[in-house]
Amino acid sequence: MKNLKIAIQTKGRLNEDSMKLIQESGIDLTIGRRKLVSEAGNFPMEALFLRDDDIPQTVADGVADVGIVGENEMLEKGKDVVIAKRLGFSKCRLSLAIPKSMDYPGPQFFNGKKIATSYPKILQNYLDKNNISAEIHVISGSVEIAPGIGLADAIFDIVSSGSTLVSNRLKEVEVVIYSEAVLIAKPGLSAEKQEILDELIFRMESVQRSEGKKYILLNTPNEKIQEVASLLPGMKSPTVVPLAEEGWSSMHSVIAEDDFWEVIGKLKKAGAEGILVIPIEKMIF
Ligand SMILES: Nc1ncnc2c1ncn2[C@@H]1O[C@H](COP(=O)(O)OP(=O)(O)OP(=O)(O)O)[C@@H](O)[C@H]1O
Ligand SMILES: O=P(O)(O)OC[C@H]1O[C@H](OP(=O)(O)OP(=O)(O)O)[C@H](O)[C@@H]1O
Ligand SMILES: [Mg+2]
Repeated sequence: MKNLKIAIQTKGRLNEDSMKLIQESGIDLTIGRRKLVSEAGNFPMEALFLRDDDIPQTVADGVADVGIVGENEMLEKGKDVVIAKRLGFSKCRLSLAIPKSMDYPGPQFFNGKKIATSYPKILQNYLDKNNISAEIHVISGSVEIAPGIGLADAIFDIVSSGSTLVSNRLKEVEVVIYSEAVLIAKPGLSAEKQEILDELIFRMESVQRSEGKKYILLNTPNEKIQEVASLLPGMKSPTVVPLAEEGWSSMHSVIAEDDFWEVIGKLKKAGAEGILVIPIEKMIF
């Protein structure tokens, strides 16, 4: 069988979560310190480790079949690739920001201004749509420093917590796009490669579905089963197993971690005992 070639960021913000998702999908893949191509031990897949900027082109050219990259990078590069799956990590936004001390009357502020960014295409697109004529100054990193050193009047860059903006005395005034990590693919993969990609997506979805979910087991008097069940929506309905002790049952279900502390008091009040909460690795429907 042919291998599916996947492009992954060598190091940086996407690398760790990309590798974790692949490993939790049961695929034995490691990145060596200098080995930039690596074959999975137990899945027909081969990884190419690259800088994130090069991933859209590598996939569009067919050197890799798929890749994991920020949606921002995919949009900026504008290559012929499709999103096979949104991955939910590396969430951020691309925003326009100006010095904190300046008044902001609206997007027209940017008319005639100089804006520093690493994302000139996305920015130009926004400016055109809003009939703004501004000068774009391309800079490949440390964009937030530009206004402070007199290189530009404003910036267009990645924002997540906003703390880099605050540290550089800037304020976010327009959010242009929201981004997250995406699995991109070359359109028109061979049937054989598409099959491997489908299996990869199936596994990733099983892993992600279980995130933030716990398996809960508890004992309850039989007459309380209905009441306890109403507190545990579960996957379909909770599993109920009779205990050796007459009149008691064990109930099993799935619960969202966020709901857990709220539900636990109600469960105890309803008569549940011996409550066990255990992690779930994968969920397959
Ligand atoms: N602060 C952040 N919070 C969340 N996601 C982020 C943040 N900064 C960047 N990202 C996302 O992670 C991607 C990779 O960011 P990173 O800083 O590793 O890129 P890079 O420095 O261009 O890396 P490379 O060396 O591979 O070119 C970005 O394109 C963006 O999608
Ligand atoms: O809103 P925040 O949470 O502060 O995040 C935004 C910052 O994060 C990224 O930089 P990163 O920390 O990856 O540094 P780098 O660009 O120098 O790699 C991005 O380029 C912004 O500068
Ligand atoms: Mg990069």
